[in-house]
Amino acid sequence: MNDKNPLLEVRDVTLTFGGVRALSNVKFSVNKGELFSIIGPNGAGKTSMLNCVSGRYNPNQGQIIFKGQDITKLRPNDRCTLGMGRTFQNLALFSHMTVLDNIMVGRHHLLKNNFITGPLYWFSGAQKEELTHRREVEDIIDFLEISHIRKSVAGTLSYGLRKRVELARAIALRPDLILLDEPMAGMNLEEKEDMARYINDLNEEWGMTVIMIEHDMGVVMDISHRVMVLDFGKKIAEGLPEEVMADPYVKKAYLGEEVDEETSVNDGKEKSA
Ligand SMILES: Nc1ncnc2c1ncn2[C@@H]1O[C@H](COP(=O)(O)OP(=O)(O)OP(=O)(O)O)[C@@H](O)[C@H]1O
Repeated sequence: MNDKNPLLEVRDVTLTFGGVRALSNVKFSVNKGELFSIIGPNGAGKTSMLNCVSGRYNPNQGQIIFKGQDITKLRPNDRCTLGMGRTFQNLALFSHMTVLDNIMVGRHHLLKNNFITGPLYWFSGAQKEELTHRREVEDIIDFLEISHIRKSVAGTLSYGLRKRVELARAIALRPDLILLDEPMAGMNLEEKEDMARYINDLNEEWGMTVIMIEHDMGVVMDISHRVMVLDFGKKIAEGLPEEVMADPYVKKAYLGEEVDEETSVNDGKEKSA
């Protein structure tokens, strides 16, 4: 990992909704190959931050740099094309479509052949392209162990399985960076353990850089390389999971404990008021 050449750099991002300051001068960077978690109490600005990175929200101030390119003004679709994928806090699947079709939808950005070249199936390379797509989709189905439900209609599946299919669709694009918004929310213990393993393998074996928002501290501690903590829209800590969890400002944000200035890993510039 190289600190001087991060995959993603968030520079002093501020986001307001009317009078609400959802993010105040938040800055951080994520290196290629990292599994980076964003934590914080409810309403701290975590999803807003992810939405600024994915392009759903436009920050009032600041810049987002991805692969060395300023993407602050790019539309979400263009960020996908550059290699960014995401899942949502609330499920965003096509519930009437099959699992297989949902995953295929995730690959539409990569399709070179379109409605003009498509009819020239044998000549345009569309056949070869389709085979490649099918192979890639099969890899994902195997990896996430959803072969048995490939033909099931997404809306009929359990919540945990739908979350897994949503992850499948997001990784179908083979993004370099994947943004996961509460991937374990609403899951039982076994489903959480499975999901944590998939995310870890995506990072370690597939080489995907991951930014994850997660409330389950056990999972965050287990699989994150680094953690950033937001509170009231401000970054209050960033560092190794164990450092961050021991940070007095973090304990205060979560548990209301008093702060001893000497032992904080915060640089002192971004504490919440
Ligand atoms: N679209 C919006 N319109 C108005 N206010 C918003 C909008 N999105 C977020 N906010 C506000 O911005 C602040 C940060 O919200 P955000 O959803 O980013 O927090 P969060 O840390 O993700 O919370 P949670 O853990 O509950 O999901 C909150 O005060 C929220 O009410």
